Amino acid sequence: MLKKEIISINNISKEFKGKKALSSLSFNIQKGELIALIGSSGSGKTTLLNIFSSSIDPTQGEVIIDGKGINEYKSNKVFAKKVGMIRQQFDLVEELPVIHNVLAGRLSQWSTTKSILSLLIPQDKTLAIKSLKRVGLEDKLYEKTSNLSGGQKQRVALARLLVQNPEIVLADEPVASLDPTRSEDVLSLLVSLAKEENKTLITSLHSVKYAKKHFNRIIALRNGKIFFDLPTKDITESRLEDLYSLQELDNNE
Ligand SMILES: Nc1ncnc2c1ncn2[C@@H]1O[C@H](COP(=O)(O)OP(=O)(O)OP(=O)(O)O)[C@@H](O)[C@H]1O
Repeated sequence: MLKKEIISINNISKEFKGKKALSSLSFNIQKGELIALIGSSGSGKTTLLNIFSSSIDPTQGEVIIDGKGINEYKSNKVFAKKVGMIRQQFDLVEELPVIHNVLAGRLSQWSTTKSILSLLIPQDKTLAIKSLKRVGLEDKLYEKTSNLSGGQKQRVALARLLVQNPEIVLADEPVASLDPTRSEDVLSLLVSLAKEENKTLITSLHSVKYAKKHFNRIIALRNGKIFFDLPTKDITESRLEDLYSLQELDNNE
């Protein structure tokens, strides 16, 4: 299959109040790659994902998404079709029924009238049902979101992403608050949904075990720099030990 560069970053740095969170990162991501971002707490994973999702701007450097500078995407509608993000705290509206949260994935595509109308009468109900079926929650369409378990809420967030249908899926610690069985479940689902539609998936993870099991490329960050960027098969235990032990040394300096 012909390779297509979907994300390209060149010399990206990010500072918060003069403190560097990311330092001169450069790499390319091909369409359809499944990438895990690992590294200790504070190493810069969320900051990098936030730059890809255009929630924050880098202090320096260039971000190219599908051949176009990230700031050249003038319309939210077009950008939402390129990039979608699942966050640590599922950012669902707990008080609303599941269907409304799922259809929120469509909001950037709708007119204001349709969005407001959707709060009263869900628009595109068939689409919501189809997405909920794919995550195994079709029986929860009208359930109040707050009544769901953590794993089910994460599946609702996945269904919302399916409705948005972006080419690039970013997930920030998507299984942070789930038990091991639910984590496996949600990660397998996320990866298989991405594979089915040849989407590019970039996920930050604390668990190296999950990163190795589900992803074919692992980018490790340490103190805002790339510590390694390797195919999963080339990652050795000693490299991983170095990643986390050196971090401790850095923190103690
Ligand atoms: N809005 C902000 N204002 C100031 N500093 C910030 C901000 N966001 C992140 N930082 C700092 O940038 C660095 C990288 O943080 P980031 O959240 O990207 O790390 P992380 O690898 O995602 O950590 P975790 O695994 O704990 O989520 C940290 O030192 C953090 O304190």
